[in-house]
Amino acid sequence: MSYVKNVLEQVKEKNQSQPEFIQAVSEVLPTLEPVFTKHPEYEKAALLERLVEPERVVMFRVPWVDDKGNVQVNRGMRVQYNSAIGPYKGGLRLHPSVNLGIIKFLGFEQVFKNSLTGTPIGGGKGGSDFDPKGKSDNEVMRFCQAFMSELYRHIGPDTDVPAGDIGVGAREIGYLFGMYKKLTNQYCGILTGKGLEYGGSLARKEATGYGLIYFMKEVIEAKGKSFKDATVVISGSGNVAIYATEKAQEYGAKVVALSDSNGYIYDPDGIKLDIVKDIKEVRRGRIKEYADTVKGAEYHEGCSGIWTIKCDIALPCATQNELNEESAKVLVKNGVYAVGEGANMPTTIEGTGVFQSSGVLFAPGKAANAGGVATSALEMSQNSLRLPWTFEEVDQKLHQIMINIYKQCEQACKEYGCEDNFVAGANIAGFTKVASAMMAQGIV
Ligand SMILES: NC(=O)C1=CN([C@@H]2O[C@H](COP(=O)(O)OP(=O)(O)OC[C@H]3O[C@@H](n4cnc5c(N)ncnc54)[C@H](OP(=O)(O)O)[C@@H]3O)[C@@H](O)[C@H]2O)C=CC1
Ligand SMILES: O=C(O)CCC(=O)C(=O)O
Repeated sequence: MSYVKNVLEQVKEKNQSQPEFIQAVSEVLPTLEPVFTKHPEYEKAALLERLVEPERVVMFRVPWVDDKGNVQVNRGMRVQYNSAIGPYKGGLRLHPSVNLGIIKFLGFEQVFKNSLTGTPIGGGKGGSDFDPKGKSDNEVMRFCQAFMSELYRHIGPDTDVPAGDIGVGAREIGYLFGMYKKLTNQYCGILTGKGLEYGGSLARKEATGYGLIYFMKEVIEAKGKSFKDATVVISGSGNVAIYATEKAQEYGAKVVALSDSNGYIYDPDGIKLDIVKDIKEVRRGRIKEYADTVKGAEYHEGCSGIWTIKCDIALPCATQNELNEESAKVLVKNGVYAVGEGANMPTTIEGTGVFQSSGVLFAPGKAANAGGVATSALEMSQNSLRLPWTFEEVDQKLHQIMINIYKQCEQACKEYGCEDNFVAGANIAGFTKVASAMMAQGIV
């Protein structure tokens, strides 16, 4: 058995109760075989065994008091995965499904993604099983304060810099920042995604969605295709989905569907994004309300039905494993030619296999959704400089970073003989920089 296969078997054996983590590692390791053939010294240094094990996991209780005066207890965690190329960096997720396996899968992927951005950031991820849905602002504030009252000991502008993810937006980042400042008496770039008035970066809110479209533009234009007049289906209706829709529409695409965890909307005339923003960003409502407002739009219960809509380009931007083998087959049958992952690991391994064997251009999340964390790194730079950049400056840097990520993936594919396999290209390109840094730093 090869070294890589052997390590993968150990990961499966050791982490049996963490299916998402096993899935993420199973998607990466086999694609790295050719790198280990080229670098036998990596095996001697047990590089892979070290790479799959987080440097540190912090798990803690988060007690807070709800509006009725009842004490609630959630579980908080931060996985500090790999700091070979910079301080740990990655979002915080607040969702009832959060568990250690999910945060480990996200942290593991973040290591490769952050390396691809070309900025000096290591990988980490955190979160809690707290559900912000249906909670008052005061309840969310008390939760965030309780969460930070433990997390603050483990983070720092040169140690670990969290940000948002599912369930964590501007409101939550504000409460977390306020508590960090109170506890430490320090005003520093400890979180990204901050409000513009207190150290945030212009274009961070838009960055993941815009970055996805910038990346997909490179992927499809290399094959003579364009967003102009393309029919696009996007799942989710949160931060990533909204700004992917905005940029795709700017490039002339017709986005016909969006979803949330209850169901999806189909608007054959093209989604009116101002209405979605009002529902989701202002009123924190349900996507169903769109169909109550817009004539000709349909609402359907359930999430997976969105993939039965005929489209040229599909962009899963909601959550992990939302696009399975069966849905992939339907998309292929309906003529999809490109799929770009705005979410982290939204496509199952089997679903990815369907796209790859059908010749569909498939862009993995590690590369395609890296624009968010890349712009977080730009926020860190602005915080260190104590100088804000304009929207145009940040957006231009983001666009160039996404082009560079595309080029790195393409180059890795060429070098390792896996042309057009962006999954392998992204994994290899992300891995090589981290591997060199780990080798240079000794056995730590
Ligand atoms: N924000 C960022 O900068 C980045 C985010 N990502 C990834 O993008 C994805 C979306 O994140 P983001 O837009 O920030 O999060 P948001 O919380 O803003 O939006 C999440 C969206 O996905 C839906 N969703 C969440 N969980 C589920 C579920 N279990 N089943 C179906 N739908 C679900 C939500 O619906 P509902 O409101 O009903 O829960 C909502 O529409 C995640 O995978 C995240 O890790 C990746 C890179 C950066
Ligand atoms: O901006 C960040 O640091 C977090 C982004 C993130 O969580 C992700 O890329 O999945």
